[in-house]
Amino acid sequence: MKELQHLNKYFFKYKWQLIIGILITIVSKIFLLFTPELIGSSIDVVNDYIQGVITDKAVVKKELLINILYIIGAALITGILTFFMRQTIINVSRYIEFDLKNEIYQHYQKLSLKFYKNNRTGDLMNRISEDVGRVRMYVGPAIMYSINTITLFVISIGFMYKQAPSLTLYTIIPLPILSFIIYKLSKEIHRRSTIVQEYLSHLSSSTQETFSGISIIKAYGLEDQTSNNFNELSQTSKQKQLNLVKINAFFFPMMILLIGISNLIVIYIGGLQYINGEITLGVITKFIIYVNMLTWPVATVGWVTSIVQQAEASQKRINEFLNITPEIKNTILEPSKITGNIEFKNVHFTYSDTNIEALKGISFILEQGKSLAIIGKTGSGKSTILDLIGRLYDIDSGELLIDNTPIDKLNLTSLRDSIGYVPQDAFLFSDTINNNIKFGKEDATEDEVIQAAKYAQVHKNIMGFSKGYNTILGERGITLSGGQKQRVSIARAIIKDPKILLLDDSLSAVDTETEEKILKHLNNLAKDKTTIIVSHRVSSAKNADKIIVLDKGKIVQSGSHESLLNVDGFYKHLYLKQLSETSSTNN
Ligand SMILES: Nc1ncnc2c1ncn2[C@@H]1O[C@H](COP(=O)(O)OP(=O)(O)OP(=O)(O)O)[C@@H](O)[C@H]1O
Repeated sequence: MKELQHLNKYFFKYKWQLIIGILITIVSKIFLLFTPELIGSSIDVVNDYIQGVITDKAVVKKELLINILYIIGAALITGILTFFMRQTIINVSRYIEFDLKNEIYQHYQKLSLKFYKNNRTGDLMNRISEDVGRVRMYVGPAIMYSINTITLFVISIGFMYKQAPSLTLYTIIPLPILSFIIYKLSKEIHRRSTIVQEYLSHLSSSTQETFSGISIIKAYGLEDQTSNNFNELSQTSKQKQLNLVKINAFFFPMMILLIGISNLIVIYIGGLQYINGEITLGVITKFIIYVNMLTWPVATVGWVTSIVQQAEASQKRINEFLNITPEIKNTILEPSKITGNIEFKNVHFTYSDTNIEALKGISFILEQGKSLAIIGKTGSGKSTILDLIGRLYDIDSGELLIDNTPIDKLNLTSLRDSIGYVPQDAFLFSDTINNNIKFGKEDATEDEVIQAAKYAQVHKNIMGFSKGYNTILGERGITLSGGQKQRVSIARAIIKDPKILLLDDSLSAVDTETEEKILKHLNNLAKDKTTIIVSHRVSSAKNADKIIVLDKGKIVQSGSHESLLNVDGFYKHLYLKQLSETSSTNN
């Protein structure tokens, strides 16, 4: 139960609804127990008339009528109270489920990229949906049924014991056995259903992967192989499902068997006691109703135990993630004003999961409003520099200063608000183009969206779609070309009007002519912005105020386009190579 203590704060938050729910449950069970008493006394009245103890038929009729009215009244009140019992306790379980999901979601958002690299998306989804669902069963049904059982058990055993002590003891003998068997069955059901869940989750993540990569599968003609894999996995999954169904099938027969045994005991022992004149016929009737009434609550003891165990295991998995402290912490609460001076002083950075030292002593100064181009071979550390500026990772050593302040001494939200970042793989949401651009500035007007799209040279393409800016992208909509995606992504960054603009190889999929136009607009727009352009192309870099060339995490060249062309090095070779490629394509 240690893990489930995490939920105590929520129980406290909803204490009043819970207390009212518990009281309603107790009262509703008291009313429920009127019925066997009234039926028992009705039988006794009829028996007394048969035995000649009562001679007036009218008295019997009146007694029966009153009892029937009471039974109807008690049933109505029980029904109404049961409704309110569910409306309070089950509602609280839904509120807590909602709060817990939000807590996990908020926490996920604070966690670093490393966390997302180390954990599969399917696992994150499972913990926020399946596991929270199991925890809810503890918060709602488990608590409700426990109160139900305790109240019913205490009151009815009290009633029964008062009327026939020895018969009560005989009658309840099978109940703990029933409870124990149900517990064992529930545990086994849980074990098997966990296996089934694992297979289902395998099946869905592998299917999702297959369909996400369907173009590769088709291109390599791997359809048969993937269907075989799917078939194998779903066969095993089916077998596990059948195992679960088998054990489930034991549940009700087991209950019926044990209720039957209790009923037989009541009839046999009760019958003997009746013959001996120890009890009345009405008592036997009441006992049979009590036994049937108690069976389900007693069975739920086993069921609830297993639910609590499952909830404990699920909450443990949830706590594992909730206890991870975000690596990137925002220690400065008041907003920071950011103008955009960037300085790297001998910065070193190693990715802890791969141990790759991506940056080895990087130093440069980029004044506010200036532009920097970073050129270098693949894997040389270009994107890492941008990630460090956005504080997606913290540096290992050296200093990273923004406006002469160490980056971790700035308010994280202010920092990220002041950055417009266009990633290498432009990611667009399954939403309209308009909303995808507005993602950079939620309250942007239609004109601002169009202007940003014009600057990013994508307006004409968008107007070519029949629904224009309302065209839906992604799975439900159209797929944009690589270059179009990059340009929508650039428009998203432009609309934000950031102090710092980071473009990570974001023009790689557009032709050089469009690239030229975009860069011209960016140049005009970026007058007061600090801009960093990462690129493999000299054409993207040549107009920058400063260019640095990276190789294996180190700056190997730096200067302006002209100065770098005067030196025999990577930049000049790349320039000449790309120049000859352009002239050969033009010829
Ligand atoms: N998230 C990550 N976790 C672990 N290692 C990483 C991660 N991202 C990059 N690396 C490694 O760090 C090194 C630098 O990568 P980086 O992405 O900065 O290079 P790049 O110059 O931007 O490459 P490209 O031009 O191919 O985008 C590479 O060796 C890469 O494998």
